[in-house]
Amino acid sequence: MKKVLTIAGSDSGGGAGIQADLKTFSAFGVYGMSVITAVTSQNTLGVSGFRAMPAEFVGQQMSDVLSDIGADATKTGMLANADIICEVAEKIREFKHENLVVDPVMVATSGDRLMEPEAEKALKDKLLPLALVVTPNIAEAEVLSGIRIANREDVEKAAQIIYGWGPKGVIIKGGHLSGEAIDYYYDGKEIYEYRSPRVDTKNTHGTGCTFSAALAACLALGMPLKKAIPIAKDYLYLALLNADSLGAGHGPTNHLAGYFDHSTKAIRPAKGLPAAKTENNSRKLTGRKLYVITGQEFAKGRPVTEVVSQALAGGAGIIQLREKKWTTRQLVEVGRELQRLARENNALFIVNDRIDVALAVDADGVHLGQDDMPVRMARRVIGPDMILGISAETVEEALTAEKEGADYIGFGPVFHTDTKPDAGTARGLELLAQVKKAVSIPVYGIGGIKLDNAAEVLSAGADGVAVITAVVGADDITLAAQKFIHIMEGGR
Ligand SMILES: Cc1ncc(COP(=O)(O)OP(=O)(O)O)c(N)n1
Ligand SMILES: Cc1ncsc1CCOP(=O)(O)O
Ligand SMILES: [Mg+2]
Repeated sequence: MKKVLTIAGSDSGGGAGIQADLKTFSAFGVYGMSVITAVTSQNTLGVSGFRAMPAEFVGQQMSDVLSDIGADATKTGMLANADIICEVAEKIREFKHENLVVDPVMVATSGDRLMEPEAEKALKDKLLPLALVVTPNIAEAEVLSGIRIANREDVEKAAQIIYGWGPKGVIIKGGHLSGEAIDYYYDGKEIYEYRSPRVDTKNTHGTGCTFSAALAACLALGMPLKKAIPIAKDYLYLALLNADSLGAGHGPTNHLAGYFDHSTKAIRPAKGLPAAKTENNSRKLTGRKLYVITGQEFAKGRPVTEVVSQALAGGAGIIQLREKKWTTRQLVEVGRELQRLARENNALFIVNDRIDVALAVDADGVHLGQDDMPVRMARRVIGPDMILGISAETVEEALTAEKEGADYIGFGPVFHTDTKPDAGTARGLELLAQVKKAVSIPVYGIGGIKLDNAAEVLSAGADGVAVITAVVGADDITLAAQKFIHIMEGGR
């Protein structure tokens, strides 16, 4: 078994520090060891105090572990003061340890200081020269480089300055900048960018510890840094995505959400993981009130791509490819084109029924009914990022779909429709209102919705309307879409 050592502080709340590191090591299937530098008393709201270990006792722990068990990689976290930093540096030198990840922990997520300001010099002079890589966040990079960081150029400058302190590599974690979560790796020659979608969560306690622990685990497993960084990011991404809101403040990430699969050498979602949190996907739907579904037989001879272009021009925010009689080849060919058109128009593209087609054309999502693949299974196949829409005719179906991982509900038929002969009888606005009250994901009304009843559907609580014939069958598709949007925005 590969062995990884963390030299860090204990977090009584369990989300950061030694506790985060050991949980992360387990998820990577490496043997974790811990040298404790300090004991903090903290929870999700903040750090109420800490006691540092005597420096020589930190050294004693390191000697005992490294002389007997040894370590394939080591990471440092909270080192508290200059004496401990010097002691740790001396032992790293003594044991000629090379795979060293230095997470320059200075301030906790809560804003509380975890290192004496005087210790910064010891960190730069003694420890950074021994590091294979140092992993500051933006605030820490500002302290270490002495410059303000507001954009990528500043990141580059800061990385070069920090590199000058002696580490073989610098990773500046851009998680605190806006937009995508981009981390920058500088190897002394070039800057490399690593991107992942930003997870909008307050549960970020321990992210720095978790990332550096994952890096150390990858190094122990023999990976070069360029390979290790995206893997550590994937692990952290799943941990953030599946974080439970424990405590009243910044909750911990979920260290059990993903694990390193040694056969494929990639991070996989943990087996039996409850459906990944979907607020992110659901949020992509915000403000998209008009959902247009294709149906070639209703399009008066116009090709589906033309219909969709015109619907997009009229402001449709979501497009669904629903062609029951098409071959797989037709679906993927047109699907690819519709995905391109949707992206160009800042709209979302969803494929009906066919998970394989949705995956093949890199669609934004897939829509499934009660007779299609079960929700939990579908979520496992499509992963956490793809939007999953589920049809529901009852409150119970909607609640189950939400619990199992749906991102929105297509509720209907709200009114009578001839477009889908097996749709059943109209469910009505009253039931729509009940469904909307029961779930917290967006609900789209579908079935028999026209310009003259769309406003009622929204008044009943729907987040938007999904329509086929009222748009696809209109003489002027763009105008019909515009009218729907006007009505739903409160116009007449
Ligand atoms: C947005 C939206 N809502 C409901 C449906 C219907 O899906 P399903 O029940 O699977 O029926 P088919 O459309 O596959 O006949 C939908 N497609 N979109
Ligand atoms: C696909 C679907 N699912 C429930 S009703 C329906 C058909 C909606 O078509 P229209 O908007 O023409 O009534
Ligand atoms: Mg279906």
